[in-house]
Amino acid sequence: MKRRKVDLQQAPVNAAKGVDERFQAATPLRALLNKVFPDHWSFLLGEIALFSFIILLLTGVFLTLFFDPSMKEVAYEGAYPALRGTEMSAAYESSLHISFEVRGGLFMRQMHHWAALLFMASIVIHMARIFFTGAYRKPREANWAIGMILFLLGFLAGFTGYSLPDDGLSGTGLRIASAIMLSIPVVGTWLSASIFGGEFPGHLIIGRFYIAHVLLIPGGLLALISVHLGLVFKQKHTQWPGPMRTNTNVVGERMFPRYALKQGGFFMAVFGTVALMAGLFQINPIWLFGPYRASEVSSASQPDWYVMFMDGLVRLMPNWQIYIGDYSIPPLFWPAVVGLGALTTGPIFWPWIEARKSGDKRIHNLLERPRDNPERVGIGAMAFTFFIIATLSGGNDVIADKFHISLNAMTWAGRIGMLVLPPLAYFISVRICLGLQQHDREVLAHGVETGIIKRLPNGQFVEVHQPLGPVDDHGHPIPLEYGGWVVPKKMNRVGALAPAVKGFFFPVEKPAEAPVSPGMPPVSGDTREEITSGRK
Ligand code: HEM
Ligand code: HEM
Repeated sequence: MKRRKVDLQQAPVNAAKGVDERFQAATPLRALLNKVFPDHWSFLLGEIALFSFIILLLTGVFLTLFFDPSMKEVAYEGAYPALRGTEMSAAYESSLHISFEVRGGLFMRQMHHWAALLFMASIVIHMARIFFTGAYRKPREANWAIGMILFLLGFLAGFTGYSLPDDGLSGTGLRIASAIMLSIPVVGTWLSASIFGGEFPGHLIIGRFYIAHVLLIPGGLLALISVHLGLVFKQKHTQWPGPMRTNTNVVGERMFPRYALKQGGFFMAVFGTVALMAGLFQINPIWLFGPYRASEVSSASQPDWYVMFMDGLVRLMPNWQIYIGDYSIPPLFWPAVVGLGALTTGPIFWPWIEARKSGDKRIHNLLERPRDNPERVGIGAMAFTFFIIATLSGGNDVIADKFHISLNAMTWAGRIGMLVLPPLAYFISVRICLGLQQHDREVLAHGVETGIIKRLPNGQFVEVHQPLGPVDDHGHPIPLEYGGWVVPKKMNRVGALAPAVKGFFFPVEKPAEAPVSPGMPPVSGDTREEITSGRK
């Protein structure tokens, strides 16, 4: 038989041609593979969120093969001796089965839970990076709003997920959810009864949460993440100002081969880290909590960290019962419904609020250093301080117990802290930004400190400064211009109360032009030129 000679160089070309003739994929694929992405460590945060979501999908599908979302009562006869003979729901039994009898089951459950914690943590830090660098400004406002909805869906995914095993802890969370629904005036009772299928806990809620958790919420997340990344692709990523990098170009590496391989490596690193944590560190040991009984709540019941702020807000709310006619509004309504609603929907509109306030309608493809916008940093610091106090208050019983403090004292510390600390955080962070700006101005004017001390002929000691830019005829640096904000001479005006209060909260004056990196002409449409950084 005559053997056909295969031209190894020509074969892949022919194969590619064959595929293109059938599917016309070369043009869109070329655009994708040639796409240029700028590089910075902080751009990895969104990718960690994406990678942990992929891990959630993979481990979630594995769990679904063994989990039984049923509230049918069964007597436990499995491998964990302490619970043998105990009446429990089939859902709890199947979670115990996954943990003790399914090969690799506990590892998968722990991996799923650690990935959920990492997912939410990376989303929050990614959101902080977007906020503090002003990456949400025009034209990326919509992507910020989509991001906020992604955060909400992640919150719901986590809550429905840790409710599924129907153990003592998850039942306590469901109890709080039912109480929150019941607190809503007029429709509360109806809402709770329709979701739980009658009186709490009923027999339907785990099955309903299951559909939401494995289908509806992941489906929503998948669809919105696709739009989110599609917009990053279409609008092109922002970049830090620097040599060659302007508002009208993108400097970075092409998607293929370096960027894609690097991302593949990062995915492996994130996967490996989550697997290591799942293998080494126990999380959510449901067998210790026992099955859920509506009449039992153990002390120190804590939700996952991203839900704790809600718990904290509820614990800090004073016992103010309001009566309107025949209706009473329980105190729970204010933090859990109004508060949570405002805290999650309000920030969606932030990019438009800021643009309106500053009157800045230009397109921003260059990121802003946080110090160059002290007011934004102050507002962010205020929000984070609020979140941290609420989160700590969510565990105030544990703190009180471990440190032998009265629980009432902890509650009052939380209430006072919530009023006093956020404005303080605003003030301190604004001052730090202004100080850093001052330092930048000094470096621009006098150069960088070299650490070399010189003695002058008159005996005086001076430190030699290395000029950053050009020097004049006498070797003195020509001061470079600084694009940041201006510190007013008088910080707090004594006199009328209003300017004093305004001076306290907004101790900065904006220059006539809103700060952007100098020399950037406003552009319209997607006209950014893509430039590779030269590395092959
Ligand atoms: C953003 C997405 C997701 C988040 C944040 C999330 C979070 C969680 C959490 C915190 C738990 C409790 C784990 C534990 O018992 O310690 C859980 C359980 C579970 N998740 Fe997810 N999950 C997500 C996506 C998925 C997907 C896509 C699936 C299936 C396709 C899935 C299936 C399950 C199942 C079956 C359980 C119950 C297993 C058990 O705890 O025994 N999850 N999820
Ligand atoms: C499921 C959650 C999320 C995933 C998987 C995700 C993923 C990503 C990725 C991979 C990028 C490009 C790389 C980077 O800049 O980090 C990105 C950019 C972006 N994300 Fe997210 N993100 C999520 C949530 C959020 C949230 C909560 C916000 C804000 C509220 C947000 C706002 C943005 C914006 C405005 C950009 C464009 C940034 C730029 O061009 O500099 N994202 N996201």
